[in-house]
Amino acid sequence: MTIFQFPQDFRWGTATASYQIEGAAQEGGRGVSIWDTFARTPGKVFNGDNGDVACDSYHRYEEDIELMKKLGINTYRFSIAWPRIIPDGDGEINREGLDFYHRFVDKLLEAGIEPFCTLYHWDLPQVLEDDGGWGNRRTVDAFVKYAEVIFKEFTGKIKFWLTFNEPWCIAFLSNLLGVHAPGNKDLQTSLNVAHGLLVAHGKAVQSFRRLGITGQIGIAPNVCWAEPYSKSPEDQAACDRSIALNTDWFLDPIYKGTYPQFMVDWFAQAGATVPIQEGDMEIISQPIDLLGINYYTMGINRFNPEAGALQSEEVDMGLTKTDIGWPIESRGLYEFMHYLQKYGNVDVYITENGACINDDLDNGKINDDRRISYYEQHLAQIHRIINDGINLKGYMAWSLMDNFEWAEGYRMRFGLVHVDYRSLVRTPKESFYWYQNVIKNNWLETRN
Ligand SMILES: N=NNCCOCCOc1ccc(-c2cn(C[C@@H]3NC[C@@H](O)[C@H]3O)nn2)cc1
Repeated sequence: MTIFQFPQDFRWGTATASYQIEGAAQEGGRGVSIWDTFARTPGKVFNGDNGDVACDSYHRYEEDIELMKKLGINTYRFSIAWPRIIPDGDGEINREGLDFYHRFVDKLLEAGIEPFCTLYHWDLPQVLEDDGGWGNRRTVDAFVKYAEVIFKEFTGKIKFWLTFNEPWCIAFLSNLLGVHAPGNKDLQTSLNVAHGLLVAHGKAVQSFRRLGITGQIGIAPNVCWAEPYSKSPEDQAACDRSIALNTDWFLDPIYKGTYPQFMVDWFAQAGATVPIQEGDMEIISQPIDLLGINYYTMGINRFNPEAGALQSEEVDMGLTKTDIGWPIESRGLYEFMHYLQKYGNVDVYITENGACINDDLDNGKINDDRRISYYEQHLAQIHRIINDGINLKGYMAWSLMDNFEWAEGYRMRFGLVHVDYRSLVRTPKESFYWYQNVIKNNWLETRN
């Protein structure tokens, strides 16, 4: 057994996202998002699940905050649904939507919980997607308008801001692989989307500074750490491409003002280019205050000319996997955090980390021991990272509760709290109580 003591000011939290938990999809003046459309497209989401009800947190947020208080977290990451604020994307502001989030944020603050707000967690107003989505500068301008409304409304209440969640998912999972909304499968479209969201990010940061909003702002890339299957240059290059598309493709423009040239050249071979306009890179590279990092797993990659746009495939090395099929390998987080140091010792929060373990109720309890073991391993790496002097300031478990896991629907469960989707009854799992103890002690005690 080892005791890992965390810094006194370390932030402990959980994370969720609007479309995944709120429900009330046709209430409160909310407009249609691309996920409402995608979920209703046959074959896109397991079992035809959608976010119409989800966890009904739109109506049950006070109950959720009581669970957060019981858990003992001091930070809660959530996202605001753009379609609740400006239902048609860039038209009229919906006061009812703003009032909902004011009630929610006020309750969080009353509970002594710091709101950590994501402006965009994938629920783009459908009207904007119909007009070209992130590849159209109209959407970029609409995002800035939406962000400025939120900044002005919540300045002083919300002090931690993220512009975008997982830009790789927004651009490539959703527009090259077609797995998430809107489901495009086109490399040029995905590069247009990636560039559009980066320009939107930079413009929103400029607005944040110009409006004098108190607090810190950043972005939350998801990590795809990978190691080469062999020492061959081809496997190493395939590995580098995989890592770069999740990280460097977004963080080089933000921190260096340029795209990684080796990747620009790689895509040029496929006839795809980045639609950079005059001034874009200066806008994108506005200084930011923090990074959110979402980590779940890592891969062992090798070159395969048949393996998609990157010609890089993940090899199944027989590791223990979670129930969504992701290998459990916490050392990738340690390796990635050191990789990240090339951008400087920036303030970092782990804004998502968790395990899909589909244990169900057993005599009123959920003995999700595999989830506890996952968290134990990853928190031990977090301690290692902090011990190396890296500015890792906080940790948010994904997720507070089971919720709509995108194309997997409700079958995949990441929550510390079980949700019965018929009754909407919330039941803390054994991992909830384990995490509660870690937070209370501010230390991790490994069990073996
Ligand atoms: N058809 N071709 N398929 C090729 C390969 O696709 C396979 C599917 O790939 C992926 C890759 C990554 C993810 C993913 C999900 N989360 C969890 C969420 N993070 C934000 C929050 O909302 C959580 O719910 N993080 N990453 C899903 C699917």
